[in-house]
Amino acid sequence: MASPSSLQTQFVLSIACPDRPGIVAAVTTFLFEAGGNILEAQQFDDLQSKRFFMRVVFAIDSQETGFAERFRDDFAAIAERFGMEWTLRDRAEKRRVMILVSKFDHCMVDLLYRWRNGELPMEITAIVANHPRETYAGVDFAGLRFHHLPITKQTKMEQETELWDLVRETKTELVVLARYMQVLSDGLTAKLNGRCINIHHSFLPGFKGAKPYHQAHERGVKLIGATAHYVTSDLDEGPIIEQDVERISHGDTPDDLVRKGRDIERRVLARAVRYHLDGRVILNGGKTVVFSE
Ligand SMILES: Nc1nc2c(c(=O)[nH]1)N[C@@H](CN(C=O)c1ccc(C(=O)N[C@@H](CCC(=O)O)C(=O)O)cc1)CN2
Repeated sequence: MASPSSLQTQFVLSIACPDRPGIVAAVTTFLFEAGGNILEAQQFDDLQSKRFFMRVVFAIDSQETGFAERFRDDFAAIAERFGMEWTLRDRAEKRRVMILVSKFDHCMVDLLYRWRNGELPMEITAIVANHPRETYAGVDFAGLRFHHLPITKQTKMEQETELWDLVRETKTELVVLARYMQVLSDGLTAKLNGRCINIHHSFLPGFKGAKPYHQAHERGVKLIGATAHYVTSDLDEGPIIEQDVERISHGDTPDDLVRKGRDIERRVLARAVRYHLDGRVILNGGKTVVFSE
């Protein structure tokens, strides 16, 4: 991602709308007339869903104060004309991200590392765990808020109420389930629609649910994988954002698969979070459009 000069402000415009001729022309003409300089433009025309998707990165002179407000007011007419769902984001504005974790912390630790080195430009609002802080002995939380929200079948709804209150209080925009092993209620998934990412430790749609590596070992697979997806009320069925696989052999034990799987999970979740943070992922029904880096 090219770092903008101090004289420029970069914006990401993401669009989804019914497909018809003239969309690109209307958007690029509007941007030109608004003083925008297009740096990246990608589009996808889904002939099956008959929907059109576009991601445009453009720069404007930073001296232009109030540009985003004017843009939103003026672009609304074009959006209405084409039936667009759209977002405009200042690329330098970091999204506010909450990380949830259970017993296994490898993905959470990896996200913290990539946050520290700037690879994931985000504001971490809190780390929330359903296990006590001692579970993560030795993890440097860098002063980040840490909330232990224990959960049992009997206290699930109370715990989710606390979690949701925290999401609202911290103005969290994205919730990441970094091997958080609790099924979110339909109510909470609805509130977090399109802004809650889970890492499932299998190459979905294979081996949904619990213990996928043990399921894979029993099946005798030659590849294992991980899948990052948006969370919906249908367990492990949400729109897939990123996947990857590793070859395994007949001699690998379930523990070998768990060990080899950790590396896949880390890189798949990190890629998915990075794509989401940069507005590269657009929902397309039960699927996603992911514009490449
Ligand atoms: N509403 C959704 N919630 C969650 C999803 C999802 O897609 N929709 N993904 C899961 C992650 N997951 C596998 O990746 C998963 C997590 C937990 C369970 C499960 O059976 N949990 C038990 C409790 C287990 C425990 O306490 O150790 C439960 O919630 O009753 C299955 C799959 C995250 N949530």
